[in-house]
Amino acid sequence: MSTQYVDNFADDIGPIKILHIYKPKSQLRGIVVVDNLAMGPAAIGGCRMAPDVSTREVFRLARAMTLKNAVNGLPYGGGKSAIVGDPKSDLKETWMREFARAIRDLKEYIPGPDMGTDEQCMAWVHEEAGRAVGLPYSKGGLPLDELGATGFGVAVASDAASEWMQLPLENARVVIQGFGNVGRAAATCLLERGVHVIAVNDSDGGLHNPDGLNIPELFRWVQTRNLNRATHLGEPMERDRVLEIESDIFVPAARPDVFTEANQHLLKTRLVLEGANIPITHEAARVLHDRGIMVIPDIIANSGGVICAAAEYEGKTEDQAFDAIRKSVYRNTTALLKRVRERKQYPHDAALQMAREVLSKKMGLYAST
Ligand SMILES: NC(=O)c1ccc[n+]([C@@H]2O[C@H](COP(=O)([O-])OP(=O)(O)OC[C@H]3O[C@@H](n4cnc5c(N)ncnc54)[C@H](O)[C@@H]3O)[C@@H](O)[C@H]2O)c1
Repeated sequence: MSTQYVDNFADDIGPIKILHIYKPKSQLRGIVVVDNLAMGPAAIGGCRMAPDVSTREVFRLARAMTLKNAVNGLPYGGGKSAIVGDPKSDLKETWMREFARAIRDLKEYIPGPDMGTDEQCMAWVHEEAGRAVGLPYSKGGLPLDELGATGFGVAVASDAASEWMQLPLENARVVIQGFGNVGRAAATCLLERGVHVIAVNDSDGGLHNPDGLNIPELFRWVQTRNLNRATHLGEPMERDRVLEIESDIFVPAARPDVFTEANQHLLKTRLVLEGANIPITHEAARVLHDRGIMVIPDIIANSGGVICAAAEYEGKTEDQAFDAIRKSVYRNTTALLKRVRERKQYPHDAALQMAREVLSKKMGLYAST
């Protein structure tokens, strides 16, 4: 019997389980990776819906969850899942429900929302599988996307980084890739700190206004219309041109591997807050650091979502969840920046080491980078 997939990824952390699901009638294709369960008996991680998602991507995202849960001291392992399909498909509910039924007995994995899925999707999953986080209020949940938990955490990371780097947030120019749950909430929370969000994009195109976009108005606009048709708010542009606009803070809040070694030279900013998971390859992040760009890695900057999900699972209140996000993201961002400065480490190496120190103790291994 071949263990090809596990062998492709196996190391001293995981993954401990990879599941592929296929339903011929609806053409559901699902992937679940449970990476590591040292922190707790079940893994919390989002369920992504995207047409091009791969097992490798899900494994990398599951690993990010292992490290994120560890660095935040959450008593949950790391896992992730995906449904291969267009989130705008009419089959979305069918796929979510079938996927949920297929993982009903995989009790060591607790799904949450991710790119292409939302609170409604989690309500369907909960009805079928009996568990999910990021549920709507009506199901007794703390709807982490509606509450903007991840974007809130991204802004908290900016507070810590701004103090450490002496980068004032007042009037700082911010560019955001992705205007979904994370991008919108990050924009809203950063606006409260006095920044100008000068450019955003989504999968269809981008919008630029050097004086700052009217984000609440843009938010209303995208409820019914395309972002880059809002010509009264800014100048429309090709989607990826947004990545080249000079800024003080860049927030990737969409896809993996947006910047690699091949295109990192396009990024002209001072601070990157990784709202998305794995948006910059480690190699590219090192080059960016050498170019003087500080990157706050995903496992620290975007942990607001999973901290909120964990709080929901434990029956805590919204205030308790946001208090936990504020404390954890601020503490970790500051600790990371201290390591980067004092130990001359690259930020991703420092974040990995911080997570591994926690994980290694739980696994009975020695910490290593
Ligand atoms: N939702 C959370 O709480 C949470 C928590 C941690 C990390 N994340 C990560 O943040 C990222 C975004 O998640 P989300 O929940 O906001 O998803 P979402 O589906 O709500 O929004 C994604 C946004 O990205 C846009 N997009 C897709 N492809 C794009 C491209 N090539 N260029 C520009 N924009 C593109 C979409 O149009 C949409 O606006 C993902 O990497 C996800 O894993 C999400």
